[in-house]
Amino acid sequence: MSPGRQGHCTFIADLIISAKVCSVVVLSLLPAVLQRTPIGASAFRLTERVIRPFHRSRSRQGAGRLSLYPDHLSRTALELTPVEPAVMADDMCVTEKGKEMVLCFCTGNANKLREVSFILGKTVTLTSADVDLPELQGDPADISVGKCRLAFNQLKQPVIVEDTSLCFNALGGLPGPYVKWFLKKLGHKDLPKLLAGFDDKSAYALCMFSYMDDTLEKPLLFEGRTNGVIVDARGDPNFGWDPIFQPHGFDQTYAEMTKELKNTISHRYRALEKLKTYLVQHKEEFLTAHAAKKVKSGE
Ligand SMILES: O=c1nc[nH]c2c1ncn2[C@H]1C[C@H](O)[C@@H](COP(=O)(O)OP(=O)(O)OP(=O)(O)O)O1
Ligand SMILES: [Mg+2]
Repeated sequence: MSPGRQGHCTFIADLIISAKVCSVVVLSLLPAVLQRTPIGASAFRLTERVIRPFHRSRSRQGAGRLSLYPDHLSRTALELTPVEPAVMADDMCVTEKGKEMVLCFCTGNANKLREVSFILGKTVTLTSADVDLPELQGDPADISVGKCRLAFNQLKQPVIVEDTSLCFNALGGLPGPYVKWFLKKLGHKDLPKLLAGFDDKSAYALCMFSYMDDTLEKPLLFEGRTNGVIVDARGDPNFGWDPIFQPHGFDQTYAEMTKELKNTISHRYRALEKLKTYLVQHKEEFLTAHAAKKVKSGE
């Protein structure tokens, strides 16, 4: 190749590399810039599919950080399902400043977070933290309490965690708390095949919430259970095993129900109703303990 042509090629190669570097920089900055503009939130969602890889690495770096509601949801939800911020914004708790019960829900699951916020409504001001907790093994109650201790030790503020099980009666309660791994390996469509050799298709969804704050010696447990049957997958496949669980008394699976209906009959709803009752009954205690702590720490 003549030296003149070689020079041209080098120049074109440099141009391509510069263009690539520029586009990486622009795409990395795009979310931050978009979120600060008036149409930021909606523009950001529109572009989230394009910038997903950049975001993923950012949200990993952010694991364990605390964040106030819709912002956290819009970040973690990228990994899971599209976000419905309008619902969340309506549901956010606005109470008299300094008198709200602030509770942090530790979870890595944006679907759970969305449901919990919906169900708790204005009972508390909900924050969330995607703390990287281990998937403990054992009895559902022990798993939930263990998770809660770990979360509280890290965050040192009132926390809730939950662990969800899907239990097949014909299998003595399995997969139970291990349903996450079964889902990962089989997918929700093949889960009903575990019951192929059994007439009994009955099952129950179990939710174990644990609550801990620094006035307690150990986490408190709130259990919710919804009975049903395992069916072939039907409905929106966005949330775990929802398409294969049909609660007793309904001809729809969880995945075919509106979120309003699921959130008034679900295992999660039943557990949270108990937690709500506890929180309402202990509100004054909670606020007093919290205020005393603030005075002590000079906040
Ligand atoms: O209402 C539900 N409807 C359908 N599927 C559900 C539901 N609730 C949890 N699930 C799935 C998520 C996970 O595959 C497994 C429970 O495992 P589980 O450890 O509790 O959840 P996770 O690890 O996703 O979130 P977290 O960070 O709160 O532990 O069942
Ligand atoms: Mg988990």
